Amino acid sequence: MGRIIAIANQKGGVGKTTSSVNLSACLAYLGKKVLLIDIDPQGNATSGVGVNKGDVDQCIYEVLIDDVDVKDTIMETKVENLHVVPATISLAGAEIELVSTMSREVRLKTALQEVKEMYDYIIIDCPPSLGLLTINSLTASDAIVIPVQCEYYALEGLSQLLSTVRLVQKHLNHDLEIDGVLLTMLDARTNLGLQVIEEVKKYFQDKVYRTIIPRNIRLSEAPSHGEPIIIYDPKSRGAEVYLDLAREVIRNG
Ligand SMILES: Nc1ncnc2c1ncn2[C@@H]1O[C@H](COP(=O)(O)OP(=O)(O)OP(=O)(O)O)[C@@H](O)[C@H]1O
Ligand SMILES: [Mg+2]
Repeated sequence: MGRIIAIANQKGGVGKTTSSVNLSACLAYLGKKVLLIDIDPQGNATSGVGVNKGDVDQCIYEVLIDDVDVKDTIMETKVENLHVVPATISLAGAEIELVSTMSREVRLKTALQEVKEMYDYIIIDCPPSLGLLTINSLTASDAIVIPVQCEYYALEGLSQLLSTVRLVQKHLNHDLEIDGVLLTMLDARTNLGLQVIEEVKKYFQDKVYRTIIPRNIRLSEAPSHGEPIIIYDPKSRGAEVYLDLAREVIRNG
């Protein structure tokens, strides 16, 4: 049975997509069968694994709104063992259209029942909001990974995210666990980054991944080539740390 993991934080630019793409690719590199689901209208995870949005016929929008079978939207990527359900800008309308839809919070969960057996991991790249797309993702997931940028204001908004997680656990998905907080974009030369690590560890304790993602220029270059880091520059520090994270995620179950 595949483990479904949502990568979520309503704060923008904290490393959700970078982590979704590279964790997925590294899990696949380690021999796991992985499905990456892009549920952000920006479609950055889609292009990040080399899918040209112009080639997308049906995306996650049709799955959520038109009841299209998710199997009919799955595309191959440059990485062996890694498939993607893409997102295009059409998804921007879904947040509003879902409001008046029957079972609006459980549409993704229902859709994924069909493919859960086919993969070891299903990773969902969430948009920077706590709207129905993120609620659908949390409702469908076994676990949430929360990327937190090692910067000032890092913890801002986390209490709102955690209360959303608690509401989903109470009303929609009793099984949802916080798998971990992932510290991202650390600049180890600054005291600030180290202070944020301390603070996050004090608050989340053993829920913080041991792997900390440093700032790495190769990680920021890779998306413009449509390649996960493990293909773009497998010897880079970025590739090393996301492989470490993938191993940690596998160990966590
Ligand atoms: N470890 C890193 N080192 C250097 N650059 C990074 C790193 N992680 C992410 N970035 C860059 O930071 C920017 C934001 O990252 P990313 O797109 O992953 O965040 P996000 O949380 O998905 O953003 P959004 O909320 O808009 O979806 C991107 O330009 C990305 O390339
Ligand atoms: Mg993103």
